[in-house]
Amino acid sequence: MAVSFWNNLLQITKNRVLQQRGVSLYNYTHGFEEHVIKKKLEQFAGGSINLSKDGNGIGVLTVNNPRLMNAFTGTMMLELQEKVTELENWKEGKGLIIRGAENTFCSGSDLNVVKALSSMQDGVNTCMFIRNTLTRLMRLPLISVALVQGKAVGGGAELTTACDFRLMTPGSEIRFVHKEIGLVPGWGGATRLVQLIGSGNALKLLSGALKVDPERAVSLRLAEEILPSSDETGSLEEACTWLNQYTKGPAEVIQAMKKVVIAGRELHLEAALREEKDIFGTVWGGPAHVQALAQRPKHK
Ligand SMILES: CCCC(=O)SCCNC(=O)CCNC(=O)[C@H](O)C(C)(C)COP(=O)(O)OP(=O)(O)OC[C@H]1O[C@@H](n2cnc3c(N)ncnc32)[C@H](O)[C@@H]1OP(=O)(O)O
Repeated sequence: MAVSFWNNLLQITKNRVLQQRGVSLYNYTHGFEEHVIKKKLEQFAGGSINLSKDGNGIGVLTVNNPRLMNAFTGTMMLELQEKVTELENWKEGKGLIIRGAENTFCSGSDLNVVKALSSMQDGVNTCMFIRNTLTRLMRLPLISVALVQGKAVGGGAELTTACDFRLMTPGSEIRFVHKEIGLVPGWGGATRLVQLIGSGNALKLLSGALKVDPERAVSLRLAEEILPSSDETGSLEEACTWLNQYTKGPAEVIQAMKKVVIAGRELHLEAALREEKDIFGTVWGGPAHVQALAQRPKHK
């Protein structure tokens, strides 16, 4: 009895560590055959996910389908997975801003895709696919910010919660509209929302399908700040400036910092402490550490 308890605990911890290292949350043992749902998603084309990376290690990921308020078509869901893989391998990366094209964030799934994939199996598999991708996005070793301009609705609201921080422009809103269409969040957004603002507040936002304006988002600690600008260029510049406060320094140190925070957030204490030790070992004696020691820094 006791042995099987410890074996189970060990297995759970191992699974968590594997998940944290980029292995998918779902696989065929959960009835999830990724290639099958990918083939179906390929049939719903339109829009794109664009990624630009600057020389300072900041990436900007743009959800681009303005005709449908940046709703995700099937091919956009596939492209998001590709971009997340690219970001996982970006050695120089430090920060990421996610935004929508033409000054509005994202209206979730393209409702045409939702209708076409209406069987329970297809609906659940699509959600597993995008939830895997958003879990990997959340675990990127980059400090991520959702720049919420205009509307973040349904899956778009869920996408904001996969980032470390949310910055909102004046007049923008986050709204989990799922109840209005007879659903609950399926992209992992409910789980992340509970972690962000607590179960009581999450239940109110979800069951009331409430519009969350920037002031309310800040008071709920769902958003960090309300940016001064509501125009596309100004707000992007302001989001970059905000992010730059946290991304100064070498990429390997920023990435390690994000990794220790992910471990603290996701693992049980013992496993998190072990993970922190391993990550510490990757920066101890590294170039940034050696150089800093040589300069005998004082932190006044
Ligand atoms: C598990 C989660 C899965 C999901 O995400 S389910 C999808 C949840 N999202 C929705 O239900 C959003 C539905 N759309 C809306 O409520 C409104 O369009 C929205 C986003 C508040 C914007 O309102 P407005 O600013 O007044 O703009 P609008 O309604 O005139 O929209 C412009 C055109 O975009 C279209 N659109 C917006 N969101 C869409 C979507 N998700 N799928 C498909 N088409 C969508 C909208 O129908 C309209 O097109 P059209 O001009 O009528 O041809």
